[in-house]
Amino acid sequence: MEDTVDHLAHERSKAQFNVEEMKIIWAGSLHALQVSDRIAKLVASDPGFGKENRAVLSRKDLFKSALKKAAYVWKRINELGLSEEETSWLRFYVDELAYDYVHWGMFVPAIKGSATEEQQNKWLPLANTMQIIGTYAQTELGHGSNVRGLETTATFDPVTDEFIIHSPTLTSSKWWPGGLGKVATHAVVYAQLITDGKEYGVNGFLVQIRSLDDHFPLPGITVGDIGMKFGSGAFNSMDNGVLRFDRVRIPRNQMLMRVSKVTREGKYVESNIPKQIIYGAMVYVRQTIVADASIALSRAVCIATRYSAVRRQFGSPQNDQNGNGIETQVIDYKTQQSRLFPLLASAYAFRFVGEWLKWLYTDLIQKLEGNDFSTLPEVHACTAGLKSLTTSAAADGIEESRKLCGGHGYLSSSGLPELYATFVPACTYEGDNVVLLLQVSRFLMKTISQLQSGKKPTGTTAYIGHVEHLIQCGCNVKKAEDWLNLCVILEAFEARAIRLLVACAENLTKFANPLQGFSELSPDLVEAAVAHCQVIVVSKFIEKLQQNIQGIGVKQLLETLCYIYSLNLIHKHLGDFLSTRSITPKQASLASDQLRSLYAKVRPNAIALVDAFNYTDHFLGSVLGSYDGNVYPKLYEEAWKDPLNESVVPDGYHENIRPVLKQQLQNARL
Ligand SMILES: CCCCC/C=C\C/C=C\C/C=C\C/C=C\C/C=C\CC/C=C/C(=O)SCCNC(=O)CCNC(=O)[C@H](O)C(C)(C)COP(=O)(O)OP(=O)(O)OC[C@H]1O[C@@H](n2cnc3c(N)ncnc32)[C@H](O)[C@@H]1OP(=O)(O)O
Ligand SMILES: Cc1cc2nc3c(=O)[nH]c(=O)nc-3n(C[C@H](O)[C@H](O)[C@H](O)COP(=O)(O)OP(=O)(O)OC[C@H]3O[C@@H](n4cnc5c(N)ncnc54)[C@H](O)[C@@H]3O)c2cc1C
Repeated sequence: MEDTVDHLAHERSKAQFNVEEMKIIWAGSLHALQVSDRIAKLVASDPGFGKENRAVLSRKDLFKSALKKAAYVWKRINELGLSEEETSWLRFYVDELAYDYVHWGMFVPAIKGSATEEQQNKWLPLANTMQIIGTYAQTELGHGSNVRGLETTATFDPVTDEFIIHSPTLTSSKWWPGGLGKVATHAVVYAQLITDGKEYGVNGFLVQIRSLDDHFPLPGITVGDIGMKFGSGAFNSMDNGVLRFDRVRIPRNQMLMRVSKVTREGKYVESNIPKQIIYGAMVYVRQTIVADASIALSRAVCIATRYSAVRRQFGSPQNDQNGNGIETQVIDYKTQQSRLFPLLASAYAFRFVGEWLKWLYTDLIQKLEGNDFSTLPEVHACTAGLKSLTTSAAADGIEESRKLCGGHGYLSSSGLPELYATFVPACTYEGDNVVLLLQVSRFLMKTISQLQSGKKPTGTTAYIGHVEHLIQCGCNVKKAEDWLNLCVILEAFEARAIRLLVACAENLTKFANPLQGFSELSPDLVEAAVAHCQVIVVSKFIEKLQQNIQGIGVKQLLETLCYIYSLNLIHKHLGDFLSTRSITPKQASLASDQLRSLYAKVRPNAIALVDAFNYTDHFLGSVLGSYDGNVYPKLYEEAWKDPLNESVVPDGYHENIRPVLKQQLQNARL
């Protein structure tokens, strides 16, 4: 008989804030909550979106199942006439990686960002109705981070008015593009443009790779899947591919010509649009990955928090002298709280910074339409830096959540192994996280060097303009409660960041060759970039608190989470804070005292804070994290579904177990 008891009801009754209002804050607005909730329920109740145990499927079955789901998604979108907003929620809740992620996430944005209006009018209707399926073919076997080092060539032939796309070496083979291996019919291919015997750098080209009639590769094209990837399930439902060109010809007008073009005569013509716009699809996706990070982390934290409230180990004060009675909920152990609650706070922090980053990106797009490119460097630095910071923290946080669930966290049915395996490549794709932080530090060093010429930093670097104050200011905290001051916290973060940045800038001047200096100091530059990105996250959390926040206790809880996020970072990066004298050892110890009190404030609200994510059991896909907390029967039931349990005596018994046992028996008799 099904157990309908809510094992977490008592926990829920302890909440000191209005959960429904918190749901609105997490979703971004009442409208967003209503739409997402409706679509989440629609997905959870549709058997076509049921989640089989992906971990036990063979690669072929996994891929076939992802194809089936992607086709079903497309069918339902059309049948239900879903809006763009509803469609993106549907994809989100279906939660199955397939070619459509790269088609919608990169191929379409690349065309929108780099194609001329005429080209967009031709290609977007085809892509938007999925008459063609596209991928983003940038990375090669030999080069991923170094985009300028790509080897694929696109040579203009003025006789036929065509480009010849060619893979001159093994290392020039395109390698990794999602959906390329088995599905995509088209690709935006990044290649070195050559015309009139001269090279003009990397540009994008729209290339058809498979026949629209029989799906065979077109002449001159070699294409396939690059093989199994990390973990069970996870990215293995995606056909990341390899692609080679043997002098494949495409019409000249399939070069994406918004930024620069090649004329009929073969002349390369640059526009006044910055060349970096061809990297626009990456900026767009990096911004969305920050939102992915908050989702992946909140999902793991939701599982770990609910399970920690259900799981009991060892005695408690209520026990009798024999240790019998109610054991302690593991969530009540202070060590569990000090590992779990900072992750909960980080999930909220990343949600808010992701929301702000989306605004910043939208603002950039509006400015670009008016030919205002002024904020592009800052948006590049923010998207690169925050993508790096949030994905690294989320990947570590998912793994920590697994450990917080003890042994059961290692079971596939906990949902955590696949969540980790799916999310961890986000630290690499769309730019390796260290390479991206180096981009941020380059931008910051430039900002600092421009101070001398009187240029006032703005936006996220505005605090760098207060360098004199921040270099000499001291932190005023004298007792633990003094840390409950957002201005004090922000100033400590700004002081630490600017002192690290100025130290890097000063050290760089000691090198005659700036490039060598940058390379020598790159570990310090990366640390300084992280410190700057943390200033952004903390300041955006604080800005969120200044908005009109409704609902009993909601603002107070968010403030508590903001303090936890910040003070835990101080604790984690203590070396930086102390070596830059941004705080004293005594203040560091007071921060730890304050953290303990803050954890105590979160404890009664922990379950309600993860309920506010409003995740369905279908989306969570975890026997440890289900809403009702009925963990043990679900774990037990799930185990019996494993293919190994289909027979009592396993396949292979007669060949490989019995002879061993027999041998042991004979040995014993001798
Ligand atoms: C499925 C069920 C299981 C459960 C799942 C559950 C949860 C998971 C939750 C979410 C996750 C799930 C799904 C994920 C969804 C989708 C993922 C799917 C697919 C992933 C797709 C991945 C695609 C890719 O990776 S595409 C390839 C990306 N490649 C890179 O990022 C390359 C990185 N390298 C570079 O960007 C550049 O080469 C460089 C590092 C910037 C260096 O370039 P270079 O030209 O040499 O630079 P510089 O000389 O340093 O710079 C010149 C100048 O330009 C400025 N610049 C550089 N880049 C940019 C830019 N992008 N925009 C603007 N300006 C830029 C730079 O600052 C410099 O400026 P300056 O001269 O003024 O200093
Ligand atoms: C799951 C997945 C999906 C992907 N999807 C796509 C896709 O759809 N389309 C596509 O085009 N690509 C895709 N990629 C490729 C991805 O974008 C690249 O792997 C990524 O940009 C990193 O490049 P790389 O592999 O060349 O790493 P490398 O640059 O070779 O990195 C290796 C190591 O070198 C270090 N390193 C590199 N350069 C520097 C430097 N200048 N200074 C200091 N350290 C450095 C890095 O930090 C890293 O530790 C995907 C990758 C993955 C894993």
